[in-house]
Amino acid sequence: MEPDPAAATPPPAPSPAPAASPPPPPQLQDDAVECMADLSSPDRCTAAAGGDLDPAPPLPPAPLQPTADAVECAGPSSRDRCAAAAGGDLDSVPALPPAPLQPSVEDAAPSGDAEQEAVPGVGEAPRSFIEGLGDQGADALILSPKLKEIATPERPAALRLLGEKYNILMERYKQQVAKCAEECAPRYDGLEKMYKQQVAKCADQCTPKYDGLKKKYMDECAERRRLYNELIELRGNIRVFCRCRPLSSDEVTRGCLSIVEIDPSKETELQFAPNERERKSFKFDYVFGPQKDQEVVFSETVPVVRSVMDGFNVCIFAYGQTGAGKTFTMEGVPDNRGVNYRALEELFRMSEERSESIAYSFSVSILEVYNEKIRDLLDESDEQSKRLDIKQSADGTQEIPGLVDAPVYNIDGVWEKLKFGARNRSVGSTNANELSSRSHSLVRVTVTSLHLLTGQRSKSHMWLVDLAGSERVAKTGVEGDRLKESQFINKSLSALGDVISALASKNSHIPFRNSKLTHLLQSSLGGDCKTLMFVQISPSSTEAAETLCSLNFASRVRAVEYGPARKQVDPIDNLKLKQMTEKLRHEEKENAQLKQSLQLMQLKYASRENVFKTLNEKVRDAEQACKNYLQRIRELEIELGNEKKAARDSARSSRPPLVPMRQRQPQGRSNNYAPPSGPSRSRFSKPPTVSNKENIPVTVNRACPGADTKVVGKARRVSISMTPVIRQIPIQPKKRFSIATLPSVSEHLPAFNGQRAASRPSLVNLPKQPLAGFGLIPGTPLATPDGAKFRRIEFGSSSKFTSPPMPSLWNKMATPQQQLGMAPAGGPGNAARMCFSIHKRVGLSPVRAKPCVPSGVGIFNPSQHEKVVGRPGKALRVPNTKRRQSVI
Ligand SMILES: Nc1ncnc2c1ncn2[C@@H]1O[C@H](COP(=O)(O)OP(=O)(O)OP(=O)(O)O)[C@@H](O)[C@H]1O
Repeated sequence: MEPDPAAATPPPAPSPAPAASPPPPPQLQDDAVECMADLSSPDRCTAAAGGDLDPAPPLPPAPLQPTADAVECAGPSSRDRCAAAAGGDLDSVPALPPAPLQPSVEDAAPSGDAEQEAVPGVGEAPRSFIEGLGDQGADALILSPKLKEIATPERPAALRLLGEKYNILMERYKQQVAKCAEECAPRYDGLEKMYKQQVAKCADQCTPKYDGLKKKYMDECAERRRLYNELIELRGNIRVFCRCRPLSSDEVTRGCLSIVEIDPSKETELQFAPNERERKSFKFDYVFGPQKDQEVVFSETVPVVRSVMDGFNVCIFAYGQTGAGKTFTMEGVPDNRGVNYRALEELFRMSEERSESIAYSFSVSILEVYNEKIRDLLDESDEQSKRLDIKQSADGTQEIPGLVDAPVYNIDGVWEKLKFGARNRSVGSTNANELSSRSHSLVRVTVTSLHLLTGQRSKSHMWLVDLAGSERVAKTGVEGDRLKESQFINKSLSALGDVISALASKNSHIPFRNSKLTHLLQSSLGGDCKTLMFVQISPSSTEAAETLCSLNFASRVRAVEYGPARKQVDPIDNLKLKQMTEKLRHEEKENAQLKQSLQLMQLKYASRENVFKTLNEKVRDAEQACKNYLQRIRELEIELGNEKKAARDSARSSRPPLVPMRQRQPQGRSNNYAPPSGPSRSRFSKPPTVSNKENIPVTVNRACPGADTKVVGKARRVSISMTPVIRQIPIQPKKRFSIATLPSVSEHLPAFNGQRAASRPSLVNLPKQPLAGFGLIPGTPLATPDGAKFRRIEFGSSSKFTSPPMPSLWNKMATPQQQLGMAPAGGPGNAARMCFSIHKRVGLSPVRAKPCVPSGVGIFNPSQHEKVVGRPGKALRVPNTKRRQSVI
């Protein structure tokens, strides 16, 4: 390239070579303003003032700046440099290459590397800088419109001049900046300090407020959640979580779009939006978007899992179309385990935590319902054909006799069992899922607990169910065995739907037994359990119809209310409780009966007491009457004695003198004539015996009270002619008396005789009614040990007629008062007197009964006496006719 001569010398005035002459200052000034605008940018100011615009230091007076073009050429932007400078770090401002020595025009002409090297004064730095621009370097240099205006030959000189100017300006600028920094630094430091203080103060004031508000918010959220859970528990709802899996790579390849919208700020809502017209909102207890991992899912599940440790039955099941992620949620993958493993891990953790107060033990069963048959997945024997069936246990839960229930002691043991079960599970490949579950898989964890302080036991189950996916046969393209499996799967899922519908509409009949699956889950769905359902959905637009079906079904499930869950107690405790309840009920019944009989007894007692009172009164009356009666008897005795004496005296005075002995007839010639009357005197003191037939005693009556027993005389030897021996017996003047006729007696015994006593007063005719009612009282003694009183009674009759004394009976038998546990009224002698009065009546009976006794019969034969007179205590009524004979 030819060097431009014009550039070497200052351009002549007419020539349009402004480049040859130094660029006019005003032009430079404009550019400088441009640069100032750059320097006064808010970034710079903010940096300088530490974020506070107000106290930003005033800008230094605008230095002469290089033109924008020049800056452009210079490399690093003014912004960077200014910012660095304003930050006080002047050293970091990239220095422009030192001003090149004014080259000659020839030298300045750029003509390749060789040419550049030939240009003296162009230092290494500018050269390398320009080289650094690469292919753009030349363009960068010519981009500036100002340079374009300068003629090419003059350009190097102009550039040199520009460089010089730039360097001068830069130097000045640096000085200005240094000066500014020097001036502003203390102010800046003060401001910075002030700012920091303000920030600290503000933080001091606001942090506690903020922390308080944050805590309050968190508490509110927790409380809301707790209340909600409580409400759910009270209503007995099945909790429903919705989980949406991400689009699979295959779906992305096929260009499927997501039709599910989940707002991260709304945890319980999702939008089903295949298009704007069909947009529908669904609410669940929690919605997990595709980005939510297994840990987040389990953190929301854990409260339900923990319930099993408190004795509640728990059921967690995953529902959804095939390939929607049910197995992923429940089982997970080895490096990202699902709910099953995490739940058991949590149980062991809690068991460890509570080990001081509660002893837990765990066992696991794994089974599957395949083609409506139950298969034990933990059965290590080859008996896969072993028929398992569901039986209802005594406590109403569903049991599967013969199912392996393997005890587990740690999480590793559980993992082994889960892996073993998963291996045995029936899976197959379909169009929808390469590893599609062809059966419903159920893991049953049995938790048995014993409270070490209270001794309370509980046994609860946790069911973890991974249902087979509902599928459209046509879409999945299955046939043969797969088709059969699909039909069974769909049938059981449809039965599950029926159960949910019946529960939701509170039907009286819930068709649990329509499928093995619903039968197994009866107690989990029927309300005796805390139930959580994961509805798994696919976001793919190609699965829109199935997704909508699943979402509608889950909404129906969420509406089911079946009342709060109950805590489970151990069956043994249950049995004990039942027995105790039964015993209690029985005892209560007995108690009621006893109360009733006690009331009856009390009534009886009260009535008896009344009777007893009345009797006491009667006894008192009778006693009084007896006293009077005895008094009267005594008087009569005296009277009788007197009369007897008088009679004896009179008889003695009227007796004829005895015939001399010789005038008496010899004995052998006795005839029927009676011997002359002699002194009448009883020659026999003893009554003859019955066996002495020839000498039957003629016993005169001793009926009358006070009369002595008299044997008038022994029959003499009778002649063969049986002529009666007529003997004149000196008859005592007839002194028939009867105390009964005494008016005073009848007066004193109104209660005994009543009217009869008045009409026919006689001692013989003693009252027919039981004396003061004693005959009614069982055990009344008939004789009294009170000898004195007893003898006195005998006075009126012969001592031989008295009733045989019964001291033993007397002693043994209690008085009515004693029987009733009461002291006899009127003192202890009262009972004796009462019995005495009875005896008196009975003692008198033989007197009345005497005529009935066949003559010659020993009156004191007790049995005979009893036969004739009756048993002691029974008054014998003597007929009047006989009674008359008794009196001589
Ligand atoms: N949340 C998720 N994140 C990542 N991948 C997932 C998720 N959910 C499911 N998948 C993947 O989707 C595929 C199908 O999942 P999965 O086998 O769990 O479906 P499924 O509902 O059990 O199907 P089926 O009813 O046929 O057994 C799997 O490859 C699984 O890894």
